Amino acid sequence: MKYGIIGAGAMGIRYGVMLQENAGVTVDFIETWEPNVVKIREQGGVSVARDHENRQIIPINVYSPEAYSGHPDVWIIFKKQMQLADELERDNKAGLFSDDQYVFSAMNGMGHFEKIAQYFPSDRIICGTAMIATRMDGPANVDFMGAEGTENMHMARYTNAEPDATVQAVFDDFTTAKLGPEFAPDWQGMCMSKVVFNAVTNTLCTMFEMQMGQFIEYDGVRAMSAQLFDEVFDACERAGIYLIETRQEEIDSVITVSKAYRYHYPSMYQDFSKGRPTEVDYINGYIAKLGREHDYVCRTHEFVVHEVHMAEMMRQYHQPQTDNTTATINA
Ligand SMILES: NC(=O)C1=CN([C@@H]2O[C@H](COP(=O)(O)OP(=O)(O)OC[C@H]3O[C@@H](n4cnc5c(N)ncnc54)[C@H](OP(=O)(O)O)[C@@H]3O)[C@@H](O)[C@H]2O)C=CC1
Ligand SMILES: CC(C)(CO)C(=O)C(=O)O
Repeated sequence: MKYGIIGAGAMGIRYGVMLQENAGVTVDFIETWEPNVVKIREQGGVSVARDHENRQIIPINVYSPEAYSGHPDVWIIFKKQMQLADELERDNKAGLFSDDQYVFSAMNGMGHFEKIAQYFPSDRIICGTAMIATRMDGPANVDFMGAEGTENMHMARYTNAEPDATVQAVFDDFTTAKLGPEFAPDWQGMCMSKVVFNAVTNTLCTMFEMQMGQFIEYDGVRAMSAQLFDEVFDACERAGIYLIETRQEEIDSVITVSKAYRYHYPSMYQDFSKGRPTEVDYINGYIAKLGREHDYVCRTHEFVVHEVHMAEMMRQYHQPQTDNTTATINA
């Protein structure tokens, strides 16, 4: 199988490099972030470390949408939610998509599969979630968080049908690539199980500018997580969505995953710290909307969305730190 990765950011590189290096399959990358493409060409590939160690350059093939003439069997999409609509439109205009191709994505949040379904038939869409942490510290510079073998991800078809031959082949390639795939029976329950996790870790770590290991040092983490999870489970029950994990399993996973990825700044913080918009509207914002649509107000999630947007707004008043004192604030 041949793969085309759309978005050579943290997770695009993670999937592409592990497929290329561990499964030995052909991988091409489509990237629109110019400094990233320039750096990949300049240094002869992407610079990859694991938990800050063994940094090395891995050669990869990277193209702009308009320069690409290949034909992968499967597209893998890893953009941020707010970039996706424009990216798909541009790729489609460049003639990248055709009816025989499958598409996989394990982006965080909700709303992306509806957008992808505008370009691909439903039975060729593979939904995914990835409990896999990757930092992008600069153009063409990534750090795979967690020891080798801790990678875990889920996949389900957008139709919830059993895997066909291609879906099974993708699963097999992901297994050989050491991405740790498991099948789930229902894509919505699978995705919401990840959305609730991100609605706790990504949002709280972002507002308090913490790594996941620092987050779980706080005694109140279980209580805060339980409050946020309870609202989601109650809203999902009213919406007829059944998560693949229980409330207790979700709380426990906040601790175990944060321990495994202790140096990780969740992807939301990576955007926040670079002055880019965050995905909060597609994570806690999606939960809040789901609750409203089913006569159940998720009060804490409604509040948390405002808090993250307020923190985003405040970035304009904060100067980057230049010495050991706290950040200065504009008058
Ligand atoms: N990182 C992680 O550990 C995980 C992330 N995810 C999810 O996967 C999806 C993709 O996330 P991730 O791979 O982290 O995304 P990245 O932000 O690393 O990369 C996505 C795209 O953002 C652009 N970009 C990245 N950094 C910059 C920058 N500094 N300046 C300008 N543009 C930049 C590039 O596209 P462009 O040129 O079009 O802007 C790039 O292709 C998201 O939905 C995320 O929530 C899921 C699990 C874990
Ligand atoms: C790695 C993980 C699970 C951390 O919350 C993630 O999804 C992210 O960083 O966005």
